[in-house]
Amino acid sequence: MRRAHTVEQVRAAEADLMARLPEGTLMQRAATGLAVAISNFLGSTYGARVVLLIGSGDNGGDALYAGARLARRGAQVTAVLLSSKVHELGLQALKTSGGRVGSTDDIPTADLVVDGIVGIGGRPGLRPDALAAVQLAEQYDVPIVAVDTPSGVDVDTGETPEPHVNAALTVTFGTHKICHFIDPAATACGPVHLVDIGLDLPPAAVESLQAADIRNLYPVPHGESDKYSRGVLGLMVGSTQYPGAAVIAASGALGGPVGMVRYVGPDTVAEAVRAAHPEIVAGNGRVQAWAIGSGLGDELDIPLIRELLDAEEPVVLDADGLKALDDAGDHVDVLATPHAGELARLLDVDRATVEAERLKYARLAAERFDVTILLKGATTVIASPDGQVRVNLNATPWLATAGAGDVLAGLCGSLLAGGLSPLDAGSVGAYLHAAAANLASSSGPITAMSVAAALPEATRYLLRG
Ligand SMILES: NC(=O)C1=CN([C@@H]2O[C@H](COP(=O)(O)OP(=O)(O)OC[C@H]3O[C@@H](n4cnc5c(N)ncnc54)[C@H](O)[C@@H]3O)[C@@H](O)[C@H]2O)[C@@H](O)CC1
Ligand SMILES: Nc1ncnc2c1ncn2[C@@H]1O[C@H](COP(=O)(O)OP(=O)(O)O)[C@@H](O)[C@H]1O
Ligand SMILES: [K+]
Repeated sequence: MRRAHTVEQVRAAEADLMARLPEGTLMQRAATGLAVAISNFLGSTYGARVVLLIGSGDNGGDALYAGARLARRGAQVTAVLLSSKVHELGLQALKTSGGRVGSTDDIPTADLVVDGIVGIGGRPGLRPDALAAVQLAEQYDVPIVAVDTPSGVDVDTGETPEPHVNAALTVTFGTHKICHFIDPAATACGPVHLVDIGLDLPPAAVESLQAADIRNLYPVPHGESDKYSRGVLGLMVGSTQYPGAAVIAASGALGGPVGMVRYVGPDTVAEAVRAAHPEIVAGNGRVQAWAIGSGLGDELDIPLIRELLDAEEPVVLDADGLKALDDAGDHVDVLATPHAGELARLLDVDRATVEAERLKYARLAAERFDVTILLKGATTVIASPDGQVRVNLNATPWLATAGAGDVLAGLCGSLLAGGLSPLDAGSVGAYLHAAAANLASSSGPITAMSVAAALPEATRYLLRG
């Protein structure tokens, strides 16, 4: 599992550890890891032209000490000092190692710029001279490696209200920060490399489950299992207006762990579902969970959906079905799967506002509607009403294709029917949905049906370990 902590949590853990270690040890650990990551990024360090952008704090200190190490390995390292006050010992180390102080004129010909402007002490935005330096690097296509966090982003929320660095790589220390996981800041980080500096940390603010975690959660059948004990999923999706949604959601459900799927809806749609998937039973009956809402269009029976939301069986609520959500009642067994536009409508704000503050609005909706919210997008945020937050980061942009959300709703329903909690069903569903998309795509176009078709293989890969 990858974990992200708040700035306050990181500062407390650092203070604890620093009290037990000789002064400067943590910064040396950070700088060593940073220098190694930069060397790997460069491929060849000897002769490489590296420009360090240095702000007033310890983030600049990390960059200066790492620059000193690179200079000792033959890099031509230049520091651009963006503040009258910089980490003095770090600057001395750089100079002693053969680095020098330069100016932004060095940026256009650099192989790499290191962003040591601000880290966890930074407020959003860049001051004019820092912004000009960053823009120069962008103009000349010089890649930027961010130290700890891309300067200018909001570290604890992942919001980017002001100009910020867009990094080709971020090297962070001790633990991930929230901005590494939550968009739009997560995208500004590029790949994130974590350097262990030995911090002892409390429970995380945000988690990102990895293959081993997903494998442990997946409901695998055993010798005693039968189709009912594996779980039966009821699908109330698709309509005469959108019959395809039912076929696609059914494919997603059958690609999950469920023992049986029942389809409940118009006869003509049921025919289409059974033609595509003869193993599906049409009509009402006992189920362990419901997936409701994808492609219901205008054929939406809100009172019926509310009855199902109030019943005992857990529910995945998607697309048009989300209109049935209200903020009265106990819905802790509900996993709601909006994209940003749908969440915006639920909360009566603009879509752009939700996109800009994804963590805030996912948490707010989970609390207000007492449901687990799975907010779809390039990165997916899953927030439960008790305050837990997970993110899924492994999706490919090729997944932004019509019907992909229907596959996810069916799959998550299947996982709920298999006995997972809404938080786990959302986490496992988002992970496997993205894994299947990666498998189906291998960097080319995909359809929703091809994603669903790749689910069994993605699951096999996962379970084999
Ligand atoms: N605390 C520790 O023990 C460790 C800290 N480390 C590094 O230290 C960093 C934190 O250092 P600091 O607490 O000195 O803080 P920063 O270096 O992140 O920021 C320093 C100062 O920059 C100024 N500032 C804030 N927002 C700004 C903006 N938008 N533009 C320009 N200046 C701005 C503020 O005066 C702030 O105090 C971490 O991100 C990490 O890189 C690492 O060396 C590991 C150990
Ligand atoms: N840029 C992107 N990169 C990766 N995944 C994406 C991106 N945009 C959307 N997705 C994923 O694609 C799916 C789209 O679902 P949704 O918006 O409901 O579409 P539809 O209603 O057409 O099925 C979601 O799982 C979402 O997380
Ligand atoms: K930085």
